[in-house]
Order: sequence, then structure tokens, then C-alpha cells
Amino acid sequence: MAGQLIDAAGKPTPAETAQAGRPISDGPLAVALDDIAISFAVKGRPVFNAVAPTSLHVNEGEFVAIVGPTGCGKSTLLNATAGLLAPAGGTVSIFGEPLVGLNARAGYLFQQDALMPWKTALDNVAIALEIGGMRRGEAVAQAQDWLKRVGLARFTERYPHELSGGQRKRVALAQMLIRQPKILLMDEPFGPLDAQTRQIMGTLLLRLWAQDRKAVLFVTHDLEEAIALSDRVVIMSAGPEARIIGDYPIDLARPRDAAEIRLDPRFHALHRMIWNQLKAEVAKTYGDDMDGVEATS
Ligand SMILES: Nc1ncnc2c1ncn2[C@@H]1O[C@H](COP(=O)(O)OP(=O)(O)OP(=O)(O)O)[C@@H](O)[C@H]1O
Repeated sequence: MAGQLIDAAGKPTPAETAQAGRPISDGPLAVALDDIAISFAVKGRPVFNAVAPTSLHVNEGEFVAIVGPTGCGKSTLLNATAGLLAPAGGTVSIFGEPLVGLNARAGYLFQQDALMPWKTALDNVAIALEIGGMRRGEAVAQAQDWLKRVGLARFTERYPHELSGGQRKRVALAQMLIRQPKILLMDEPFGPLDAQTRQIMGTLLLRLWAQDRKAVLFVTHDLEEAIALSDRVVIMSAGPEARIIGDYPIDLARPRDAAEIRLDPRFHALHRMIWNQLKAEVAKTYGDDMDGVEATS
């Protein structure tokens, strides 16, 4: 299929990286998932093979979005990269080193933010440094700077319940970025927000990311969001035994505005091309559900 840039083994190649217009880092890959298989043992049921052997490489400074039908294994892949679950087969390497335990080079942002309700925005951000042993004065000074960068300079003394959903998400973003992780793992981070706020948050994320490019793995069910933000969009097949079946370079110019880029004719062409493959996987997922409904009715 045109634009689908994985080899027979499902691995991106250096030539593809060059084709996507990204600088090829001389250093090791930020994330290398090689032939990863992930299974869940559920008591009283056969082992569930969620992810079949599949591979995904992310360069230093590269923004990669993972899309796929609901329940296919996007979060599972992210959790394996985070070190939150161990794969049944294959290897996870972070900057060339096998991952053992939690991924200390990564910062996380999930759909539900994990702000402490009893702490102000400032303290919620500062604590990310304080738990690493930084003196409070220095941690607070850096937290103030980060809250300014995410547009919350006037809200530092607010508690989470006094902030809007978008503002809370900005605090969570500052809380993640203040530790300067080399890899960002983001799982539907803007999921609970309204469409307009999602786009504003997308633009903010891109602006911060451009200042100091990290490797990003961004899980979303929203193909438009994936194209608007990333350098590459990878598609997972419907589960079980899901794997990566498509890898599309996004050759839209940067810097991007996450809302305005959607008006670009190239955006529409990319969307058509990727959706063409994705919709077949989505149909399989809903087809299975509908089969179940028919069988019991
Ligand atoms: N701890 C677990 N035990 C058993 N099965 C699990 C567990 N975690 C995930 N699964 C199963 O693995 C599959 C993949 O789940 P995962 O959450 O990774 O999907 P997803 O693509 O992120 O879904 P969504 O888009 O709906 O968030 C699903 O079928 C899910 O039910």
C-alpha cells in the first residue's frame, strides 16, 4: 500500500526514516521494541495473547503516534515501553540498553491526570523534583517557570478542583516535563477534553516539544490528532494478537498549529490514505461485537 513504510518483518528502516524527512540520529534508538509479544494470564481462562510479535522503533527526538481500533493493544504497547509490564517475548531497549524494571528515562501522561487534590498547582509540579531530592526552594522556582511556560502563571496557587479540565492538563504536562525526561509516553492524554481544548493542548505540546525535542510515543484513537501532531503514524491491527501493520511518515511542515494544519490539502490526503487502512481494522472490531449481539439475540 502506498505510504505504508514497514518491511516484511514490520521494522522501519533507515531509508524510511530518511524518506520521512527526519534527521537520523547517530546515537541509539530512543525506543526499540523488537518482536514484542504480550500475553495476559486471566484466572480460569486461556492465556490471552493481546499483542503478537511486533516491532516499533522510535528515534531520539521523533514524535510517533499509535492508532488502532479500541482494545487492540495500544496502551499495552505503551505500558511495555514504560516497564509497567514485561513482554512474554521479544526485547525492549531504551537508548540501546535492555529495559529492566521501570523506564527511568520516560515521563508519562495518561488520560486521567494524577494531580494531588490537596496540593496547589505549584506544589503539584514542584513535588516532581522534590521526590528526586531537590531542595524545595529550587524546585518551587523551576515549577513557577514551568507553570509560566504552560500558560498558568496566574494560577499557581489554585487547587486542582479550582482549575478547568484544560488547566489541570497543563499542570500535568508541566509536572511531566519539569523532570526533563528523554522520552514522553502519552496515553490518550487529551481524551477527556472538548475538541477545541484538545487542539489548543496539541499546539501547546508541539511548542514545548520543539524547544527540546524528546522522543514521543502518543496513543490516541483520534486519527486527525495523530496526523496533526506527529512525524509518523503507526497503525495497529484489531486484536487479539494485534501487531503494527502500517507506518506512515507525516511530511507536514513544522512548526504546526494543531488546529490549522487540518485545513492543509496534504493533511486531507494523508488522512484519506491512513484511514483507508485503519477503517478495515475498526470494522473488524465492531464486526466481532455485532456477531456477539446477533448470536445472543
Ligand atoms: N491486565 C489485563 N488482563 C487481561 N487482559 C488485559 C489486561 N490489560 C489489557 N488487556 C486486554 O488486552 C487488550 C488490549 O488492551 P489495551 O488497553 O492495550 O487496548 P487499547 O488499544 O489501548 O484500547 P482502547 O483504545 O480502548 O483504550 C484488550 O483486549 C484488553 O482487554
